[in-house]
Amino acid sequence: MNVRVSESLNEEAERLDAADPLAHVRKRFVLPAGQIYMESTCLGPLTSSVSAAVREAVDVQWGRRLIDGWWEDGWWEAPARAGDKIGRLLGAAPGQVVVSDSTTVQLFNALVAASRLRPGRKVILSVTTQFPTARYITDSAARMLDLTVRRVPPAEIERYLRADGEAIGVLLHEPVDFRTGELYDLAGLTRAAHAAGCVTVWDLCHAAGIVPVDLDANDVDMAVGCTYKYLCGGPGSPAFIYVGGRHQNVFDQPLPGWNGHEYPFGMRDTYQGAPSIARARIGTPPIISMIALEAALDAYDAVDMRQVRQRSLSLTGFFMTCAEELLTGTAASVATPREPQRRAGHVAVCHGDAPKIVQELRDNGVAADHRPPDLMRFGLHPLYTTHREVYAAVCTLRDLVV
Ligand SMILES: Cc1ncc(COP(=O)(O)O)c(C=O)c1O
Ligand SMILES: Nc1c(O)cccc1C(=O)C[C@H](N)C(=O)O
Repeated sequence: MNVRVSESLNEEAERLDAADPLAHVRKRFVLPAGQIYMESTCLGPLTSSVSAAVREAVDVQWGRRLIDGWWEDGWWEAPARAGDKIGRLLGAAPGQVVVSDSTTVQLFNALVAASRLRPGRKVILSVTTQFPTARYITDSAARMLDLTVRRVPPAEIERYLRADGEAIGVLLHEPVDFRTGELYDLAGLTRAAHAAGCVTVWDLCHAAGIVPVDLDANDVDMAVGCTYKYLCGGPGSPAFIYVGGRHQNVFDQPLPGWNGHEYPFGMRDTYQGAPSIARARIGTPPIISMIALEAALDAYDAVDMRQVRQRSLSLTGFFMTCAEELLTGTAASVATPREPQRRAGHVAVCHGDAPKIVQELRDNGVAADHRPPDLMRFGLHPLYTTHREVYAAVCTLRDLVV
């Protein structure tokens, strides 16, 4: 390795970390000793407030108060409380996000409910890059509703909306490509979909807590996302759903569960959805996970999404600078777009031996992941990843790919 290049990148990393206004937030995380953790694309790390909150939920709330926990400990309202905390990060005013079930289930709900808002329109428009669970749900929902799915490359969406907009009821899309980390124009695509009279459903799994999506300002109709990646809610933590206020009274819930009933304890024979975001609730929520999530979200206290985005861009940009200096001439190349407006929270690196290299990275203290056939993903979490870690990770990668 060219020693001068390496020294100046190291100095640059130190300078960027020293000037970082979010540096104090790192101590809110419990990070693995001796490992650079870059797998928030799959599972964010533990945050320091979670253990005590979960112990209290188990030993005191459940252990001593049992059923009274639903009221005395606020369990019943936990999905809405966590939803509002997440809503702040998504640019959603209170009362439009609720935490419930898994992303897969909520994708189904949102997609079916959105399709029901456009009876007569026979097409669901989505992208060829859809995450598998979204793909399976889309196909099944289309079969149930007698609709057709049209999948186009992300760059073709606007053209299809213009050409065939009257047939399209719903645009289902992910603002971040789960493989490459490419960021799409949620605002512009939502506008284009609305111009064609379509309803938008966004899967925010790789955007929540990392990219400002400004759901209210962008007039998004519905959105869903997981909470275990950048939001650090823990393994299997429940998902969230956003239903824009204007749709809540007409949201025709395809999984009408008693938790979403206007009078859940009325035990009525027929479903009458709550006239609020509560209608998006289904059955009894996993309270211990919900409490862990609520505590985890404290990591974002007093943190503004613009700062998060600025730091995220600094980290991904610095990764690319390091890659340009250190990986040029190797068989590894960056697959994530270079332009800031086209990248989100992770950087993907392409290499024919990606699975083997990811294992070797792990053996050398860098946790990244692999997505078939040939991508390595490095999730850079703006609340704890440092530029020095980025530099060290790219140096380790370079030693493995030459
Ligand atoms: C874009 C996207 N949608 C959905 C999911 C997952 O859905 P679930 O939380 O139901 O496993 C993931 C990741 O697992 C994802 O990346
Ligand atoms: N949800 C996951 C899990 O339960 C185990 C391992 C990974 C995941 C993931 O979230 C994968 C992720 N959505 C992806 O982008 O590949």
